[in-house]
Amino acid sequence: MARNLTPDICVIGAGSGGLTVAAAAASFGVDVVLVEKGLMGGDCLNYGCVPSKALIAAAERAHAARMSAQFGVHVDGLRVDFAQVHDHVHDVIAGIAPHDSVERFEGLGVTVIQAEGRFVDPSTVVAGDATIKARRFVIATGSRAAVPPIPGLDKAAYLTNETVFELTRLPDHLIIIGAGPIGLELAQAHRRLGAEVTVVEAEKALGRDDPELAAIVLDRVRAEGVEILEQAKVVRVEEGGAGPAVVVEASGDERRIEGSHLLVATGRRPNVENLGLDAAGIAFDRRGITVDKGLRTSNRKVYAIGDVAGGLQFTHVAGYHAGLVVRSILFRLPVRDDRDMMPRVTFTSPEIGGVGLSEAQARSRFADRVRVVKAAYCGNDRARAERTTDGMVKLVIGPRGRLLGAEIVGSAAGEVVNLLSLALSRGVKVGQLAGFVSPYPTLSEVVKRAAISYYADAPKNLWVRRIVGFLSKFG
Ligand SMILES: Cc1cc2nc3c(=O)[nH]c(=O)nc-3n(C[C@H](O)[C@H](O)[C@H](O)COP(=O)(O)OP(=O)(O)OC[C@H]3O[C@@H](n4cnc5c(N)ncnc54)[C@H](O)[C@@H]3O)c2cc1C
Ligand SMILES: NC(=O)c1ccc[n+]([C@@H]2O[C@H](COP(=O)([O-])OP(=O)(O)OC[C@H]3O[C@@H](n4cnc5c(N)ncnc54)[C@H](O)[C@@H]3O)[C@@H](O)[C@H]2O)c1
Repeated sequence: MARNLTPDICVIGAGSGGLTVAAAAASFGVDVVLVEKGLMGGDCLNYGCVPSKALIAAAERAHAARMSAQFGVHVDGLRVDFAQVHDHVHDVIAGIAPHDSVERFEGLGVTVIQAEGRFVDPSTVVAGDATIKARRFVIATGSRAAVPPIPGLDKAAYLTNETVFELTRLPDHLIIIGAGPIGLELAQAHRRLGAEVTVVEAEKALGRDDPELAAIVLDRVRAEGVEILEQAKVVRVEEGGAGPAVVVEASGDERRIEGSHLLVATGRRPNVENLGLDAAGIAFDRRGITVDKGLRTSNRKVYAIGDVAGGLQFTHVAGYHAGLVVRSILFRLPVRDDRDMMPRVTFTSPEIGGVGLSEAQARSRFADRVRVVKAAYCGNDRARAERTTDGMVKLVIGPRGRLLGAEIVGSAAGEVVNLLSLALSRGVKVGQLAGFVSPYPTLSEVVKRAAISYYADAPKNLWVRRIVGFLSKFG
């Protein structure tokens, strides 16, 4: 039976962003309709963060077992049962799924419609048998794997993030196109679980990260046996003996690589199709829906958040956006999407991440008023005890000692970024990072060590020496 709904808020997409808007608004007693055409939880739960981190966790166990002899602990007869690894990954998803489920959201008072949503005019969305006229709309439709127009790829049986976690047999030889976060996280995980892995990257692997820090990850991943080809063009994809083969051109040479499986990890495309954006007067381009600083689209009734909004593509960004639009819609507060404050982590081993301005960005804004201080993991006692000494933190310090950004690579870098993210968001100065008490021995001490090095020249400073000398006269 056709339904006419008139909620305060209609959210399209029940992924990280949409679910957060719906739950937060419903908790204030606001009437919310949530429209989802696929699985509740979106990419992060079903095809992204959760399965990838669960796979990485399994791979880490295998790696730790192989490396344990250096601690005097011998693990003989290591065996990976990939079908069980698959089950572990899906068990983790299943454990989280109730939190994102239709039942939970209906329990919160949200009307959930399981159908594709589409605008038919600037203030009406149609989804299944429902016609929804809401006071405000939030588009949170996410993104999907971008598949490049490589000759032969359309005829090959390739995997994307939506299908790779379905494998129940370990690939003999996994070829991955693209060495961004998805490509490298999955390359290392599959290698550690026993697959041969080749990554083909058109430009620079981990090209968005600080090159000095990215090199530490790439050296490790290569040392573990992943072949990474950079500045390499995939000319075509063909049938191979046991699966797809890619023909690659690098440094003027052509090479044919035969694999058992092929994974495409060449970036994301925003889900803007079939949404009726033109009918709603909502501007968009190939990067996503055009939004202002307050995440409003060209139709003032409609907001866009998360991956579809054309900016950083992380679950925490979608959640942050959700918080902003809830404040804007419910409390009419002015909000501003501050992209400079967003942390990022890639969960390779070692992990690599950062927050705020990179050294290059800071120098372009503040020229020579920027100082960069570093500390290496090899100077950290905990890293030595754990034998995880590959790593480094870089603090980017601006005028008057203000922290502008930080980059980190190393064991548990993703955890250490929390401290740096809090420091940056609270306007902490380098003196405060040097002065807080950090429990010993922890990896986070590396941040304090870098901050202290900002003052490395203080003991040589003539005035400091004179003051110390003067004070010593008082007994
Ligand atoms: C392999 C992989 C690993 C990742 N790892 C991390 C990580 O470790 N950390 C991190 O922060 N981020 C990670 N990400 C990124 C993260 O998954 C995304 O940034 C996040 O899911 C974006 O949330 P979203 O709400 O914008 O979109 P999504 O979570 O994709 O949700 C969008 C939802 O909208 C639905 N939808 C689309 N169109 C319509 C329509 N017309 N009508 C109704 N419903 C519709 C979709 O079915 C989907 O459920 C990873 C991504 C991938 C692919
Ligand atoms: N840990 C995390 O937070 C995490 C993990 C995975 C993904 N993500 C999110 O998902 C987004 C997408 O990840 P991604 O790795 O797919 O995208 P990406 O855009 O970061 O990297 C894609 C890589 O593929 C390369 N490439 C593009 N076309 C190519 C071609 N034809 N041949 C060879 N190489 C090609 C690009 O040069 C680039 O290096 C990330 O930007 C990130 O926001 C986050």
